[in-house]
Amino acid sequence: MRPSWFKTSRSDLPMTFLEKLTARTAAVGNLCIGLDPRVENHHNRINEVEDYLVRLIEDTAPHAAAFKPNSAYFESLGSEGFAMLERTVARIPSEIPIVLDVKRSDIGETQRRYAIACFEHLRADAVTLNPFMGYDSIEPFLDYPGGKGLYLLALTSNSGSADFQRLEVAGEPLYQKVASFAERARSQNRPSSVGLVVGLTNAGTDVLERIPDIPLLIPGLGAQGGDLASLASSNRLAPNLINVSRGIIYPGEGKTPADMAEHYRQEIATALSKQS
Ligand SMILES: O=C(O)c1cc(=O)[nH]c(=O)n1[C@@H]1O[C@H](COP(=O)(O)O)[C@@H](O)[C@H]1O
Repeated sequence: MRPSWFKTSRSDLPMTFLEKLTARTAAVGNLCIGLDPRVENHHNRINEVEDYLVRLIEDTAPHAAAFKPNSAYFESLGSEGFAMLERTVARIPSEIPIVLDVKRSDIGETQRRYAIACFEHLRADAVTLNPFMGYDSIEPFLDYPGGKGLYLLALTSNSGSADFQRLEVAGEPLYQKVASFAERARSQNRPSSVGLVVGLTNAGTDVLERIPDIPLLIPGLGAQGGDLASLASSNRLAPNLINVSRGIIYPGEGKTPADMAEHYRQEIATALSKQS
């Protein structure tokens, strides 16, 4: 029997995000490769950035459960950067889900436009959203046809996550209220599936045990110093993604992105195999 987070879809329809992700994590593990190119590392030349990304996608794809381009690194380059993002996502093999990191938030009417940008122009299978404006603000993404994935910021990896996200609100931490959005959407059988962003730097047992079995996007491994041991103590059934950006795309001396992707993929597999 399919687990409860798994959306059913008709066999004549293309795969939903969760179906794609489930197939991919079963095949290669749980590593998400973040595409956050720094133009200054490429002689400030956009064409060099693009060539680098195309090669990187080819070389690291065998290790990638998903790719996560962060739009800031493309948008900051202006219209050429946006065009490069469109071309870059088109190079990602269709069996590997694209998680577009845009952290959008706005009134519903405006979010409908953001959703079109993400899902039509940028071919995203899933996006990151900021839930601060409430449930109605995520509804245009929830109702987008095609079985998309939405990752809501719940407990982020930065130190400022304590400012709001851990505050007790009506008897529970605010991040748990975000988790309740995921459960609400599931119970309403909305077209999109909802997951949560939980930074690895914050992913202790105390947190994971409070969050029901919802797919997680977990950034913070590598440059931010998150510790995979924190995942070992909880047994999670949903397909989780653990993201590494800088640690793979800009590896240290003598290493290639493919070496680092293989390294992190193994490290994640070892850590997850210790889950209780
Ligand atoms: O939503 C995210 O992906 C995200 C959430 C969060 O809490 N922390 C976080 O670092 N991220 C993103 O994950 C990536 C982390 O990059 P590295 O620190 O280079 O691995 C960046 O694209 C961040 O914007």
